[in-house]
Amino acid sequence: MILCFGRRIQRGFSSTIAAKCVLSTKSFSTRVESNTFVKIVEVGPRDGLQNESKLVPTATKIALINQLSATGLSVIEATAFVSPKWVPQMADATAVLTGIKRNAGITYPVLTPNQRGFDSALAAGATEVAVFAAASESFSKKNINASISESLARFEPVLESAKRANVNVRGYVSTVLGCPYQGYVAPADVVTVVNALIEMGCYEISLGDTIGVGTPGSMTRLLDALEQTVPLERVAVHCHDTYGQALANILTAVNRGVRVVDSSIAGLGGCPYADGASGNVSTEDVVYMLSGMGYETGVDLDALVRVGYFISSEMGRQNSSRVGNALKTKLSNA
Ligand SMILES: CC(C)(COP(=O)([O-])OP(=O)([O-])OC[C@H]1O[C@@H](n2cnc3c(N)ncnc32)[C@H](O)[C@@H]1OP(=O)([O-])[O-])[C@@H](O)C(=O)NCCC(=O)NCCSC(=O)C[C@@](C)(O)CC(=O)[O-]
Repeated sequence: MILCFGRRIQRGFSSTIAAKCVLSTKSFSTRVESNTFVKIVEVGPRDGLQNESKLVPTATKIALINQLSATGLSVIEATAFVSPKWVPQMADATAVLTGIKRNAGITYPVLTPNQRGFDSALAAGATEVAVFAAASESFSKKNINASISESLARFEPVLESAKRANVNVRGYVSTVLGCPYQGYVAPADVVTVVNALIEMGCYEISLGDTIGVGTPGSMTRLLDALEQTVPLERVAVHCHDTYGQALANILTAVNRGVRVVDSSIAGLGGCPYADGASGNVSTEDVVYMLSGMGYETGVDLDALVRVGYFISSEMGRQNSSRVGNALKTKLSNA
């Protein structure tokens, strides 16, 4: 089942009407977008794979994205146009973005750290990109070889080019609940970077708990600080599950009004510049939790679980999704 949403909906939950088309049955219906819809941003093909030391074949990446496109997800982060010297796994960004079958109604954003990345992404047909900053100086330097202010200056021409090309730009802020190098990160430092990215023109800011150290307590303190200046509907949460807190942190954010959640199929992932950081929370677990709470995601959980098993088996690794593991037997007997 594939859901198609109007452009306004992909910019955030505040839009009110979404045209929903169920491609598999060719039926159409109109849904009134409500406060119970949570947009899932699937980051597995990028965040999930970028840290793999063994190169994943381009064909496998393309197959993964094509299968994810058939699960009802409306946003699938496809790849990153970063330096292959820094992240060799993403060296095939152009081949991936030009090789996938793009479905109408699904956005396939890509990471672009600088103008060069943006130009390559545009040439490969990107319609949405993401710039990525950090709330801690040390992580910024390790991840993109720039101080926070240098990185923001680097993003400015990217945002200007994106505006001219009618390309939407998402902003990431890493280390919002802790940094692998400096430890504690003050919420005020996160707020400064979030505001800078919004002012620059990012339509949505994803708050990265890069090393998964956050708890509902620190998430609450961060959102308390943020909502003084930033409407929480402009914010997404991106929680790694290193300490097993990701679902609790997401629940905290959703209860506060956040309606965009990043997650990774089968819990794949980690950051190459954050030693010991485990994968993102798994998409299967997030969809299961939200659906049990009465939220709509538009995602077909069974289809998602099958994709989780596909990629885990392709990569020869244990599926990190609790829900995926629980539903495996049920699905294999069905
Ligand atoms: C930003 C740079 C490029 C600076 O890297 P640098 O070494 O300072 O830059 P440079 O301009 O000197 O370039 C070095 C080489 O890379 C090339 N280059 C330069 N730019 C590009 C490009 N766009 N595409 C392809 N090649 C590029 C450039 O041409 C040059 O090649 P050479 O002349 O030596 O042959 C580098 O640090 C970089 O690529 N970093 C990316 C690191 C990364 O991808 N990290 C993971 C993503 S962020 C993340 O995972 C966190 C997140 C988003 O998930 C949220 C969370 O969990 O917190």
